[in-house]
Amino acid sequence: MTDDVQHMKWWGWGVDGVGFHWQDKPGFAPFVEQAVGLDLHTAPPVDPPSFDDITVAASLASPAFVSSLASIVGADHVTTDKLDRVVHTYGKSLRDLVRVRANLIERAPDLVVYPGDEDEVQRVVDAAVAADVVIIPFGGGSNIAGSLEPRADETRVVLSLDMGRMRELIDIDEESGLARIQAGALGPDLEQQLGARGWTLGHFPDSFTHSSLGGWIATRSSGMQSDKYGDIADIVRGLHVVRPSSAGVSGLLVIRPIPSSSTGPSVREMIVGSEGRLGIITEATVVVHRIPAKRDVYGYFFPNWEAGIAAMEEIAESDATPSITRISDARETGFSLATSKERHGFDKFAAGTVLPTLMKSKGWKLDDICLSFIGYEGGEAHATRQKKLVDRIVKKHGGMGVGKGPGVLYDQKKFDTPYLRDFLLDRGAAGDVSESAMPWSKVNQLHDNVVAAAEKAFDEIGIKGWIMSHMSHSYHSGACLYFTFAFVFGKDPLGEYDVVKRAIQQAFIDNGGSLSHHHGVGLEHAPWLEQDISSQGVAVMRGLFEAVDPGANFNPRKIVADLKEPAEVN
Ligand SMILES: Cc1cc2nc3c(=O)[nH]c(=O)nc-3n(C[C@H](O)[C@H](O)[C@H](O)COP(=O)(O)OP(=O)(O)OC[C@H]3O[C@@H](n4cnc5c(N)ncnc54)[C@H](O)[C@@H]3O)c2cc1C
Repeated sequence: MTDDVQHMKWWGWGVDGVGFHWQDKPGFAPFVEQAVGLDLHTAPPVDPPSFDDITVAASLASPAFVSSLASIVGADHVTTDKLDRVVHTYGKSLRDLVRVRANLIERAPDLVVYPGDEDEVQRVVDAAVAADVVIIPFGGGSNIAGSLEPRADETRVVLSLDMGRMRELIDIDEESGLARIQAGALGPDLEQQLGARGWTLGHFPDSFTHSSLGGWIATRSSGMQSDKYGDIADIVRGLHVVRPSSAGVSGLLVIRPIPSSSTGPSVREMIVGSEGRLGIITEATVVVHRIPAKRDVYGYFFPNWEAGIAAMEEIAESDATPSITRISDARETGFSLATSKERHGFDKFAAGTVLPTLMKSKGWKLDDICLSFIGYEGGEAHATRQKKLVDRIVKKHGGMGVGKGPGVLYDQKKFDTPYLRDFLLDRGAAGDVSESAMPWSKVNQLHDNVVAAAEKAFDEIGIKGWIMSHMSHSYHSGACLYFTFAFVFGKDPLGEYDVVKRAIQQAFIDNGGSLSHHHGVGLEHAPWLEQDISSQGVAVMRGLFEAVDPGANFNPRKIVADLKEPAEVN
C-alpha cells in the first residue's frame, strides 16, 4: 500500500481498533432483543475475518503496463498487492460487507494507482484508455450503492485510480468565499485545512471521516447541515475533470466557478452525480463560509410524528433558516434513548420521572413521542432570532424544547453510528439504510407505506425485523426521509437482504419519492432509475455516457448499462 494514504478496514467501517460498544448503554441490549430478537448476552461475536482466507484471482495487468504506469506515478504508487486490490473492490454497503467477509470477491481491480497531481492523472488516463483498460476512480471508498465494484464479467484490465494523495487546499478566494481543493481530500483533512484559515465547507455527511470531496461530488452527496450549507450540488461551483486527451488536445474539462450562468444544459450538473462515468474529478472550487460565531443544536420533543413533520414543514417555509432540521419517528426515538449512556444527564432525565410525567400530563402517549434536533448557526443575534422563530412554531404544533443536552449528545455520536453495522454483522444480523426525497405532501404517506412494505417483507422471509426513520435535509418543497432497518440473518443473508431492500425501494417510488436522496445510483439502485426519471430520462443519460465514453472505459455499467450490453438495462 502507498504509505501516505490510509484506508478503512478491508472488512468493515472505519479504522482498526474502533468499534461500537453496548456495555456502557444499559438500554441497548433490551432494545435489540425486543426489536430483532437478538440476545446480545448469548450471541457471542465472531472474530474479525482473516485476510489469509481471502482469495483473489491473479491480476490481469501485464508487467509492461504496470511499469508504464510506474514511470508516470513512481514505482511506490502503483501496485497489484492483494490487500490493496481487496480494499478497492467494494464500497461499504451491507451487501459489500457481507460479500467481502464471506470471501465473495467476484472481480477485484487488477491494479491500484495513486497519482500525485493532475498531470499524472491525465497521463494515467491516457495510458489506460490507449490500452482499453477500465478506470474506476476511488475516493474514500464509502459508497453504499455499488458504485465501485468492477463488473463481474469484465475481461479487460481494471484499474482503480485512488485519489488519496491529492488532498491539498490549493487556495481561497476570500472575497468570493470560494476555495479550490484537490478532489481526494477526506472530510477531516479538508475541514482542518479550511479551519486553519477560519473557513468551513459545512458539508458533514455521516460518512464524513472516510469520504472525499471528489466522491461527494460524484455521488451528489448531502451533509447533515445541508439546510444551511446546501447539498454538494449547491456547494460545488468550479470543476476540473480529466478525460482522455486526443491528438494533442488536452483532456481537461474545466468548469469555472461562476455563481450562476445561462450556458445551456449545465455540464457541471452532468459531472455532479456521474459516479466516475464521465472522467476523473481532480479538483473542485467550492463555496466556503467563515466559521460561525455560534453553533448550537437543541433538542425538542413532539407528541407524535405527524405533529413533528407539520412543524418541520412550517419551519422550512418560515423565515427561520436553521442549519439542521431533523426529527426521528417514534421507533427511532426509542433507539436513540436506548443508545444513550447511563451517566449522561439527558438520559437520566428522559428515563426518569420528570419528562415522562410532564408528557403524560399533556396527554402524550410515550410510545408515540418523537425526538427532534434543530441546529442554529451564524452570528449571535441571527442564531437567537432563528431559535425564537422555531420555538414559536414548535409550540404551535404541540412540541416542547429540552435544551442543548440532547443536541450535544447528537453531535458527539454522529460519526459513531456507522460502526453499528459491523457490530451487528459480527453477531449475524443485518443493519442498513435507505433514503428518499419527496414533496411535503407525500412525507407521511411515504413514511407509513415504507414501514408497512418492510414489515411485509420481513413476514415474507419469516424473520423478526425492525425499521425506523428520521426526516433530515428539508427544502422549501419537501424533505428527505432516511430509513434504517435491521434483522437477524437466516440461511441466505444476501437473498433476505434483497427482499427487504427491494420492498423499501419500490415503496419509495410508489409513494412519490426518489430512488435515493444522497447515496447515488451505482448498481444497487439502477433497477429503479427508469421509474424515477422516465425512460426518456434514462435515454438522455445513456446517450451522454455512450457519446463521451464510446469505449466504456470509465466505470462502465454504473447508473445505466453501457452500449455493450443494452439487453441488461434494468
Ligand atoms: C455509514 C455510512 C454513512 C453514510 N452517510 C452519508 C451521508 O450522510 N450523506 C451522503 O451523501 N452519503 C453518505 N454515505 C454514502 C457515501 O459516503 C457517499 O456516497 C460519499 O459521497 C462517497 O464518497 P467517497 O469519497 O467515499 O467515494 P467512493 O465511495 O470512493 O466513490 C463513490 C463513487 O464516486 C466515484 N468517484 C470517487 N472519487 C471520484 C473522483 N475524484 N472523480 C470521479 N469519480 C469519483 C467512484 O468511482 C464511485 O463511483 C454514507 C455511507 C456510509 C457507509
